[in-house]
Amino acid sequence: MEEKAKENGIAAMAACYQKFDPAAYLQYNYTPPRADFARKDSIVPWKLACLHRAFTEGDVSGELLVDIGSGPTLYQVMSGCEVFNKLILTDFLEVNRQELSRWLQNEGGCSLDWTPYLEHVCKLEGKRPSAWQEKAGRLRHVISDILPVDVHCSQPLAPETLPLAGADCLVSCFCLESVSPDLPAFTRALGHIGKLLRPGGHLLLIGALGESYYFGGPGVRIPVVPLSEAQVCDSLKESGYTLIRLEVYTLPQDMHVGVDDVTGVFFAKAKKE
Ligand SMILES: C[S@@+](CC[C@H](N)C(=O)[O-])C[C@H]1O[C@@H](n2cnc3c(N)ncnc32)[C@H](O)[C@@H]1O
Ligand SMILES: O=S(=O)(c1ccc2c(c1)CN[C@@H](CF)C2)N1CCSCC1
Repeated sequence: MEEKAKENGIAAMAACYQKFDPAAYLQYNYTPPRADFARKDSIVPWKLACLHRAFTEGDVSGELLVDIGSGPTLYQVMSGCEVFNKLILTDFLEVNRQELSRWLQNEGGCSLDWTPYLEHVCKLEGKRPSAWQEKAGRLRHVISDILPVDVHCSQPLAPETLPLAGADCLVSCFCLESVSPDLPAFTRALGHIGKLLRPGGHLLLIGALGESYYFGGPGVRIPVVPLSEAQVCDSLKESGYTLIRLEVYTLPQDMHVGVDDVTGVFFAKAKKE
């Protein structure tokens, strides 16, 4: 595809995000029925268990964890904050960085109460649920920065953001496929973020399968690259990763709540070659 067409596709995606509404997004995806901790088949326990296992099974270590495209969410780093001493959250939009900063400052005004997520991760770690406050304190202690990011740039973060060696681990959830105009752009973005990772470092990638759109707010319809498991595996391999594990969750019918057409969620643990 010629350069101009690539630039136009990326610009069109950026324009879609100008009306992204963090509070609505959190409401759509991170409250019941999708975020129902009482349901055995809920996606929340599944995702949090995937992240807990990936961070704690012994091969992931180092100093610095970077979350790419954090949005207004924190669930994705609640296990990792126990393994790493420094955590950088990133997002393309200032409204999302502001939402994360409000939580970090702990002065109220957050759009979602993350306590149930913190309690669940504490249970996964064998702690009593009431240890959630210590976990919140740990998370606030290790988050060192909340920075702008653009996965379509060959250098997604500002220079000098990371140590020369790169990050020890990246996590990225529902970002690349929902910000890319097509599959080649998704694969290029995977390569771009891979340059932030040290050789031998790990990527924990969570994303949507079969999704062609989602609502990022009332009337804010955002196109998504519909991915299959095979495409995820191929893109990881093409962009210099070795796949360690791929897990897939198929959304129960009653979790199709009209905010997207996602059919499943994948969890990939991969290592940069
Ligand atoms: C579907 S949300 C995912 C949020 C969160 N990670 C989660 O798990 O729900 C996609 C995020 O990608 C961000 N984004 C949009 N364009 C981007 C870009 N070019 N590079 C990086 N992130 C981008 C949006 O601001 C939004 O927060
Ligand atoms: O898997 S979710 O249902 C979920 C969470 C986020 C998203 C989707 C699905 C699908 N559309 C994405 C658009 F990018 C965003 N989930 C919501 C509850 S907590 C765990 C994650």
